[in-house]
Amino acid sequence: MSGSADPVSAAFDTILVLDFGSQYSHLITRRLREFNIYAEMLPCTQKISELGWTPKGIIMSGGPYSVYAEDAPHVDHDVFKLGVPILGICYGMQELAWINGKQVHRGEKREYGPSKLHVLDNTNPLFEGIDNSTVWMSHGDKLNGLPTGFKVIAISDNSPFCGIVHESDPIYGIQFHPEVTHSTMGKVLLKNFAVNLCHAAQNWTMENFIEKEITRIRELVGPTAEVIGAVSGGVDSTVASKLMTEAIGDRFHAILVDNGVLRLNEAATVKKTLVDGLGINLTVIDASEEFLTKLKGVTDPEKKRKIIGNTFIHVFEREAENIKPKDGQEIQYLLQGTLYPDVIESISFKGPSQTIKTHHNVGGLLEDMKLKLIEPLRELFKDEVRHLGELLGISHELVWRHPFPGPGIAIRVLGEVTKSQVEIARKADYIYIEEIRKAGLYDKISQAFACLLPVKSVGVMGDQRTYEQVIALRAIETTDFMTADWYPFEHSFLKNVASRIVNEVDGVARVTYDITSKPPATVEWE
Ligand SMILES: Nc1ncnc2c1ncn2[C@@H]1O[C@H](COP(=O)(O)OP(=O)(O)OP(=O)(O)O)[C@@H](O)[C@H]1O
Ligand SMILES: O=c1[nH]c(=O)c2[nH+]cn([C@@H]3O[C@H](COP(=O)(O)O)[C@@H](O)[C@H]3O)c2[nH]1
Ligand SMILES: NC(=O)CC[C@H](N)C(=O)O
Ligand SMILES: [Mg+2]
Repeated sequence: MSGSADPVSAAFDTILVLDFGSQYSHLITRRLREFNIYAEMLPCTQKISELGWTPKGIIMSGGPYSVYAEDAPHVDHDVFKLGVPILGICYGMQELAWINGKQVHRGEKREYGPSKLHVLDNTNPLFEGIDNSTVWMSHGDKLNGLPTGFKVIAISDNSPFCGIVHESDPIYGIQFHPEVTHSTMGKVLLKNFAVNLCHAAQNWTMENFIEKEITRIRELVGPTAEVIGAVSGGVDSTVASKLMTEAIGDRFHAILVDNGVLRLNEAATVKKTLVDGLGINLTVIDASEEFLTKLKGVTDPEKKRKIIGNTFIHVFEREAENIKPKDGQEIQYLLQGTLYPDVIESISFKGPSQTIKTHHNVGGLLEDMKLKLIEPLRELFKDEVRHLGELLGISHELVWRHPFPGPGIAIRVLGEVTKSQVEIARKADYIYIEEIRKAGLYDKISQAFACLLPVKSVGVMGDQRTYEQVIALRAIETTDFMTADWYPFEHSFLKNVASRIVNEVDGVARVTYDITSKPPATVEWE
């Protein structure tokens, strides 16, 4: 939870998206925010009486279930008591039909793909400016009659009930998916719903968010309490720290743990940027020996991740005890850079997805430390965090930095992690990224890094036989890191990087380029 002061949904007009498990549900939220309308997603099972705030309107998403199936999810009927406009999309519309007469059945054929929308009532504010546009369908069930109290306002070649509205209440249903880009005017429809029908204010901007969030943090923390946070120098923790610093100054204590597997010069560079550049009260803890000692002899990737995660918690807790707040009290709050996609993953009606690898985070600290959490970025998508960072005066370079995993180079040195192995991987990575920047490609690539493989290969340098290790280069393009494709570098670029690495990094005899997509591979090698 982000604390007891007013949540964002109470401070901004909010459209509530109820998720019935569609793979597109979060896109509804995204699209509305692009129009500066704040939207938040909750599972379809959300009890309205437990909401704690009143939405300006409700959108019920699509979903993989059939409303008539025994185990199908259903909405809390209190949504109809709120008196706010409701829009059902695909499953959401079928749910409206099910509640109002149960006229939903399996269609003869599935309808998947583009269709042409024909609006019957052009005066209806939902369809302002979108008649005859292409809409995207994805359903197997259909309405076999009008729900009680509803009328048809739009049709498509295949759907006689493509759009419906209640005779007297602002309750709408559409069979197509306005949230996907294939529905060419879909964004406009969502905006029409939120603005024309719900009268939601279009004031969701990062400028407004900063102001409201700083006020919220100050109220939550009060005039004297102090806050700590683990900061990596990555985008999320830096933006969150800057926001905390704006709100409470030096009562916020940032801790960067040098775990011995950071990138070349990283601890020093981050310190300079955060302390000198951004005025953040940051302490760097050099725990590299402790981490490397614990990693000795360990080759299993999951064991490495667990050791690093646990050691991290240990070091962080120890340091937290060393901080003595000025008011003589204990530290009361812990800052975390949690983003909205993490929240969506955990609240999604389908539940969290299967663990492929244990991603390191500091969530494990909570119970032991009895600290309360502050998560100022909890409602934001990554691009919103980047925009926020720029408004807070964080440099373009830092804001657009490629993500770097918590276990760092330890999962990029395959096999045992030793100081000398980390050194080789570090130098190769540095050269690779330097060349990417020189070629003007850094912002075009989502993430790039070098891995050191635990195999030796024969080479010849200066007429001498060499027998040294292999570096694998990885560069990917992705929007969400869930799926990714490898970046198609020019041959001359790869040739130059390979030549520099073999010439400049002792211990490397060969360089390869990873041309595997995700899936079946993952981004990191371990
Ligand atoms: N070396 C470190 N020292 C202190 N905290 C760390 C360190 N590495 C990771 N963390 C903590 O773990 C969190 C999760 O890391 P994650 O990589 O997801 O986010 P980030 O580093 O802030 O941003 P980005 O996704 O851009 O790398 C960080 O926000 C930070 O709180
Ligand atoms: O903070 C992090 N802690 C981790 O333990 C971790 N493991 C992978 N990653 C990053 O997540 C994205 C997807 O990576 P994978 O395809 O390898 O799972 C990529 O961006 C990876 O760099 C991590 N980030
Ligand atoms: N995309 C959807 O919401 C599909 C709804 C329902 N499962 C159907 O097949 O019709
Ligand atoms: Mg990071």
